[in-house]
This record gives sequence, structure tokens and C-alpha cells, in this order.
Amino acid sequence: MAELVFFCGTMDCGKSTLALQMHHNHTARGRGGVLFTQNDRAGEHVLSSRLGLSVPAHEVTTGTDFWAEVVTRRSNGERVDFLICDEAQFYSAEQVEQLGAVVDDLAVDVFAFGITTDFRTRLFAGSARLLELADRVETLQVQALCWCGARATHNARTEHGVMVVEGAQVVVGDVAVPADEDAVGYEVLCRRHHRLRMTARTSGAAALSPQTLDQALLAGD
Ligand SMILES: Nc1ncnc2c1ncn2[C@@H]1O[C@H](COP(=O)(O)OP(=O)(O)O)[C@@H](O)[C@H]1O
Ligand SMILES: Cc1cn([C@H]2C[C@H](O)[C@@H](COP(=O)(O)O)O2)c(=O)[nH]c1=O
Repeated sequence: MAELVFFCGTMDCGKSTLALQMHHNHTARGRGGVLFTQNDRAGEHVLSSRLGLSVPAHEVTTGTDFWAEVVTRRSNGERVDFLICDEAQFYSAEQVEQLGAVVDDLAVDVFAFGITTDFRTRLFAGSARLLELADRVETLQVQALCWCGARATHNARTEHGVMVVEGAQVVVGDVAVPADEDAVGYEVLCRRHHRLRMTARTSGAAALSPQTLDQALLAGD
């Protein structure tokens, strides 16, 4: 039975790496797969992992129809057994519904990867529909960590290292943007520090020695 699986987690927890690994493993066993992504940090038509691997991928746009994508490929003699769908939080609810139909009616496995919530802790449209429709939701095992050492569960948007709560939902960016750069950055935080809007920079953690940080962790600060 084909499946719609949603692999989710915070930014920087290894989703794109896993997407590339799954593509590699399934392809190595002779299955035909198609890679899709949208708004990858490395640019259009590419799926990139922070571990250094980048591969060409089909860019999802508002006009993408996944049903038509699979049917057209198969009509042209291409083997399509599975789809890898990275940055799936950016897909529309309708596109996620198409992915469900591709699984049910065309027996294609769909492996979708994405963050669930935005910098204001609200679900993205694509992620909301995936949570509603997926056969399985898998939270990535590799945990990104908050500056305090706790498991990071939320994505903060930063400007010069300071958390911001106003702005467009979609702004492509990366974690670990140096505080002296003007670019919008992101930082993963535990819920408590997201709620308190306390980033590594505003907490002063960036300046703490490892020993002091260990003591702060034990004290629950
Ligand atoms: N230099 C490095 N050495 C080892 N692992 C790294 C390195 N840089 C990044 N990583 C790993 O890559 C993960 C980010 O992978 P990536 O697939 O780009 O994340 P995501 O798609 O979830 O944003 C990090 O959590 C970390 O485990
Ligand atoms: C929280 C948040 C993130 N984004 C963007 C930033 C990145 O370009 C991607 C996430 O990519 P990753 O591979 O998971 O690191 O999403 C955004 O546009 N809006 C947000 O609120």
C-alpha cells in the first residue's frame, strides 16, 4: 500500500538530508522517484542539505498540479513509484490534497518534509493539511537544540540576533546568520525561550563559557 508520510521538525533538524537519503535508498533499489521542492535556500530547482549535498529538483509553484505531474510522466514512459516533497510547508492545501490522491489512486508513495509552524508558532497551510491527511507523521529523531540545551521545538525569526514577531509568513532564510549581517535570520528555541523571546544573543548565552552554560542548564535558567 502506498503511503503519504509527513516528516517534520524544526528548521535545521535534518529534514532535507533525510529527503536526499530516502531518494538515494529507494532509487538504489530500482524505484523511480521525482524530487520536488520550493524556495530552497540554495535557489530554484535545487534541493540542498546543510551537510553539503545539493541535487537538482523540480520547483513547486502555485501552478503545480501533482496529479498531472505523475500522470504526464507515466504517459511518457517514466517510472514513478515515489515522490520526495521538500519544503512542503509552502505547498497549498489543494496541492497536499493532490498528493493524497496520487497515493490513493496512483499507488505512488509520497514522502513530504517540512517545518510545521512559522516564526509566530502558527501552522503553515501545507503543513496543516499534511497533518490532517498523512497516513503517518514522523518527527525527526535528530533534535535541534535551543541555546539553553533543551530540545528546540519552535522557529524564531531574528534581525541582528533579536527575535521579531512581525512580518510576512514566508521569508527564505537560514539559521546562524551572523548578528552583524542585515539579512533576516532564524534560530531554533525551546517553547519557553520562544515565549520569552529570548535568543542566544539577548540571553547572553553566546558569550557564556561551556562550564557556565552547563551550570545554567542544571539551574534551569
Ligand atoms: N558540519 C556539520 N557536521 C555534521 N553535521 C552537520 C554539519 N552541519 C550540519 N549538520 C547536520 O545537518 C543538520 C541540518 O540538515 P538539513 O537537512 O539541512 O536540515 P533541515 O532540512 O531540517 O533544515 C543539522 O541538524 C546537523 O545535524
Ligand atoms: C520559521 C519560518 C521559516 N521560513 C523559511 C526559512 C527557510 O527558508 C525555510 C525552512 O527551511 P529548513 O530547510 O527547514 O531550514 O522556511 C519562513 O519562510 N517563515 C517562517 O516563519
